[in-house]
Amino acid sequence: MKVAVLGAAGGIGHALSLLLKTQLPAGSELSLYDVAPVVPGVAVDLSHIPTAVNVKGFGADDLAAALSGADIVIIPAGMPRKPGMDRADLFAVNAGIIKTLAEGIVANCPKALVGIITNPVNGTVPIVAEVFKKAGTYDKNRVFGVTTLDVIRSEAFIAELKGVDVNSVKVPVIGGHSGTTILPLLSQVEGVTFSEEEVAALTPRIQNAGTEVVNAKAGGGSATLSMGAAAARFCLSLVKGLQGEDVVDYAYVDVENGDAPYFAHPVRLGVNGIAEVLPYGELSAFEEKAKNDMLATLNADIQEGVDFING
Ligand SMILES: NC(=O)c1ccc[n+]([C@@H]2O[C@H](COP(=O)([O-])OP(=O)(O)OC[C@H]3O[C@@H](n4cnc5c(N)ncnc54)[C@H](O)[C@@H]3O)[C@@H](O)[C@H]2O)c1
Ligand SMILES: O=C(O)C[C@H](O)C(=O)O
Repeated sequence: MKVAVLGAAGGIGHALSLLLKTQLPAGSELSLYDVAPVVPGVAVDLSHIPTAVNVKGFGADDLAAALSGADIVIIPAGMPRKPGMDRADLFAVNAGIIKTLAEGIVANCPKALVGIITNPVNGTVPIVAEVFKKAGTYDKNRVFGVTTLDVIRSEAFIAELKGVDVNSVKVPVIGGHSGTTILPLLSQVEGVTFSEEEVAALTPRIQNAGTEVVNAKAGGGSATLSMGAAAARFCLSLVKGLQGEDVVDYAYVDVENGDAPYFAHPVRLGVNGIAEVLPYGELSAFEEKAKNDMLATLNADIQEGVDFING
């Protein structure tokens, strides 16, 4: 199993690479790519951890070698937010980075499963899909926007609020990955109930959790450690699927006849990526309204990504 991390020298890249070095199956290859010259050092540093995962670092000119033969590519490359910015403000810089990396995937590992972390996820996922479509390599079952951070935040916040074991909390989160497009389905959380006031307070807390971190870091970037943990969890779900295990996880994916062309759903993973996009179930009246209210924003974010390649 070869896993490539593009943007491996950044805040998320460091945390994610550490977790993958210690958690990928024995015999895996971990390929770290970044334009920052420190990346070979990150690989050397990790290589001193005694696990049966072989790690190599690749600098700016070595994208082809970093990607060649990769089964999974996880992309946290690109600029993070500062206080006062929306994720959409990152599009101007990050769209070009994502396009270049997607072209590298087309040329070197067109069958890889690709997990996109780079913001704005609502628009960067369509960019990758459009690059793949143009090249004739697109398979909608192999492209994922990583929304796991919304899921793990929901788990953490609910366990704290309700005083329950965090390992017992499972929270569906659908939609996209910015502001009101993030929709936790609190009505479907088993084992706990929420008052209307709790739903009205917890939903925006989850939607604005990224901003909570950005403001707390006061100009030093956005979530890196929790995102590293989220990305590792999602990557390991992809690994399990490739190994033939039946695993269901949440991701922002290309859905036919869905609420929007891309929408976070539960997906059953398998040896070819998505085996099945699963329905997200029944929504409460509050969730139904929140879903309908978000769609104009989400569709505009998606169109911006599509137009970046085709416009
Ligand atoms: N999906 C999510 O839930 C989520 C969560 C947190 C952050 N993010 C996003 O992830 C991205 C990275 O965040 P970070 O905190 O790690 O930022 P960072 O600045 O710490 O790291 C980004 C890394 O990307 C590298 N990079 C830039 N251009 C590159 C290219 N063309 N090829 C390879 N690497 C390149 C940089 O050199 C840097 O090492 C941001 O866009 C951020 O908004 C998404
Ligand atoms: O909020 C951000 O800009 C980063 C990330 O999308 C997050 O949710 O933490």
